[in-house]
Amino acid sequence: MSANKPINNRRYAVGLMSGTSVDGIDAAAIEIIDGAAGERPETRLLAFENKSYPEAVREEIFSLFDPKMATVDRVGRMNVLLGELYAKAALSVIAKADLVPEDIAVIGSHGQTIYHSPEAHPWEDLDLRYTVQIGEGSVIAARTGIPCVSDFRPADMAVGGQGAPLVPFTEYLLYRERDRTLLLQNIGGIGNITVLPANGSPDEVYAFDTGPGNMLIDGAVARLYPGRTMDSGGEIAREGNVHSGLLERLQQEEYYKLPLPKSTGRELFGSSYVDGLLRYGQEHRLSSNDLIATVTKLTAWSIGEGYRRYIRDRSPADTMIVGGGGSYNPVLMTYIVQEFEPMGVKVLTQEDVGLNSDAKEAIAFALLADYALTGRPNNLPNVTGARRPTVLGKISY
Ligand SMILES: Nc1ncnc2c1ncn2[C@@H]1O[C@H](COP(=O)(O)OP(=O)(O)OP(=O)(O)O)[C@@H](O)[C@H]1O
Ligand SMILES: CC(=O)N[C@H]1[C@@H]2OC[C@@H](O2)[C@@H](O)[C@@H]1O[C@H](C)C(=O)O
Repeated sequence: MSANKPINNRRYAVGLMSGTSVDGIDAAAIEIIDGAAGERPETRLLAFENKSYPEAVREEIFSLFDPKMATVDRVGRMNVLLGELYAKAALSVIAKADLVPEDIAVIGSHGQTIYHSPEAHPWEDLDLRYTVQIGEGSVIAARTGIPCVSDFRPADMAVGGQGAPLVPFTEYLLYRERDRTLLLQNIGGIGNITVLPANGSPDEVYAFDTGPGNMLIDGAVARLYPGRTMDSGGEIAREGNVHSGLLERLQQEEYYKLPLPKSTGRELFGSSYVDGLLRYGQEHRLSSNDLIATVTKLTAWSIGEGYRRYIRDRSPADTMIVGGGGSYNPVLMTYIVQEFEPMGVKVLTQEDVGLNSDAKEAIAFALLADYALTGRPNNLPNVTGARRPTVLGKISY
């Protein structure tokens, strides 16, 4: 096959995602099949792998979330170290798909978010917004010999957007239906929802971060159950009871009431938020299980609240498809069903519709990169608040 060239209207691409829960690197090798003019493209998942970060790397990334710890030398080092790890993950998934690097047209790498500040910071007559994703694209391109598109978010911010969420662009391409309004909820570190109105145009799609996904659950588990990083299978929450006092207090968080567009991250729901939770737990003598049950309930409530507050009247839906690691937590899923069933919304998972929850975002970044490499705009201004469509992503050859 010819090197790094589209082959007719079909080509191979690799997507790399390392999300806000810092559990590792998701790598997907896909085939992209262009649609006829005006028709949607198709993607076919050829291989998928998840590689956990080495523990020392994970710890170092967590320390970089604290701006005081994120000195330029540490950020610079981690930027290239992650580039190396991403390149290995890409080569590994390419081999798993029985392909060679020369077959691949492009790699799309999201990188690791270490800071996200989408609100406007005024300076003189300007509004500054910034976001930092590391994992050097030049290293990925050099190690693999494949053009790499990385650092997608700043281009959206440069035209006034939040720089997030970006996956809705690909959800519009891949999931929209003529006769049915669909809700797509992702539960990663942060939760985010996309609304695809029936037969809607790109301008009618909207999306926002609902609040914490697994971030508070993971954060509280790590502190209360040393050695654990998540509430695997919801086993801890299942043994606990929801504490209504704590739940009501957490529901007062301003973020849930902010107007759209909005996005959030570890800057709000990170370690100092967990400190506050644990303090409340100690003062009110909550058991660890009750605390985890309560943040699990809060997470489900924030998703329900997102629907009630911003979506129900504007685009009533009867189906929500849930993806991301949180969809593997049965207690969280039960709470979500309890939120949505009374509102007439059926809750399914990506697996229920024959797809793969883990691979979804990695596939999205492969497709976003394919657009970037060919100079096609790949943001949705209505979703991010950007002033106009633009091409997101920096290309390293
Ligand atoms: N079997 C499981 N039981 C309970 N929780 C799980 C399970 N598997 C994954 N999770 C949760 O999902 C999280 C990882 O989710 P995912 O990989 O979708 O996040 P991410 O891509 O890092 O985040 P984001 O989408 O916010 O960028 C884990 O940290 C954990 O909390
Ligand atoms: C700044 C950042 O990394 N945001 C992530 C995070 O994780 C989920 C949610 O918050 C979403 O806004 C976004 O990621 C996905 C991939 C997106 O841009 O669609």
